[in-house]
Amino acid sequence: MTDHIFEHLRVGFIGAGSITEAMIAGLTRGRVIPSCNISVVNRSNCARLQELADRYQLTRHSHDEQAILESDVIVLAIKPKVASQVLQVWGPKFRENQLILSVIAGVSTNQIEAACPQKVAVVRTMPNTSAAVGRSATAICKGQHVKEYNFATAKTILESIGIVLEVQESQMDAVTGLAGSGPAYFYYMVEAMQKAGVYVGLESDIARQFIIQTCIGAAEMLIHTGKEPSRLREEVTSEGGTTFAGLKALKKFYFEEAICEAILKATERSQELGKPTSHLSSRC
Ligand SMILES: NC(=O)C1=CN([C@@H]2O[C@H](COP(=O)(O)OP(=O)(O)OC[C@H]3O[C@@H](n4cnc5c(N)ncnc54)[C@H](O)[C@@H]3O)[C@@H](O)[C@H]2O)C=CC1
Ligand SMILES: O=C(O)[C@@H]1CCC=N1
Repeated sequence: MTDHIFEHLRVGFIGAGSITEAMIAGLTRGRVIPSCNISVVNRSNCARLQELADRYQLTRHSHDEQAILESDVIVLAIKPKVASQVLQVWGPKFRENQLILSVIAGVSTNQIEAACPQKVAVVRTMPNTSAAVGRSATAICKGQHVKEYNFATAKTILESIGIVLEVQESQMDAVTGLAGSGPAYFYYMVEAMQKAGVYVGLESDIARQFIIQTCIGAAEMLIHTGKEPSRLREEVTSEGGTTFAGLKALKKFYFEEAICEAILKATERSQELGKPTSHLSSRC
């Protein structure tokens, strides 16, 4: 068995939700960080911490604040609405030699730095839940105190759960709307296709298998042929044929506009979440 990429690096997660689990699954599966060097805390749910500890063989004292503070990398994985409150508590305890990796939607590196009296290295990132299977599309950008080696560490950690692209911090909300939320759009599409498959006469599980393989095939075609999606679409579409009829229906129901609006609204919501006043909003 090969060694881990980071045999001694300790990683602490603040927040024990969906994205934390996806990242831990990816990190442990990819043999990046030994399970025994990962710790997690959340607000109050001990059962959830135990569940993660059991599932990923985490042996550090998960409920222990000290385990987080001793970590080399601290991942901020809480909801934007509690970010300022959590940072008020933890920010003063972070040390200059720690790397703070934030996955919080909308919250800027400046906002995080402002809550930390020490000049901590803050890397802001936006992964997605496909991290669990090593397929995240992750954006990354750096705060003002990030040194080259901090950034390299952050990138190596994140590359183990998918691809990593550096963007301007001003583009982070756009990536959040597009790729952070992106898996949900595809799942929604699959849900709709599965219902439609049943409607046209297939068993649900058979429809599901066809849909999943169709998704994988289409993604692989995009990767391996290098062709534009429009060209690949045209290759499926015979004039007057079945695809032509299907696409005509999608156009009639404003498919392109719906997708565009979804990404725009998600991007705007990410921008909103970064504003302190939004945390009073009941929609958070
Ligand atoms: N779920 C996703 O697909 C993605 C989420 N994100 C971001 O990651 C962050 C977390 O999202 P999820 O994991 O989906 O949320 P979640 O709701 O599943 O988990 C949030 C966790 O934070 C914990 N928490 C709340 N207050 C706390 C406190 N005071 N101290 C410690 N822990 C506390 C909760 O107990 C819970 O375990 C959000 O900012 C979100 O924008 C980023 C990329 C993708
Ligand atoms: O829905 C959310 O707010 C988070 C950010 C990206 C994906 N999920």
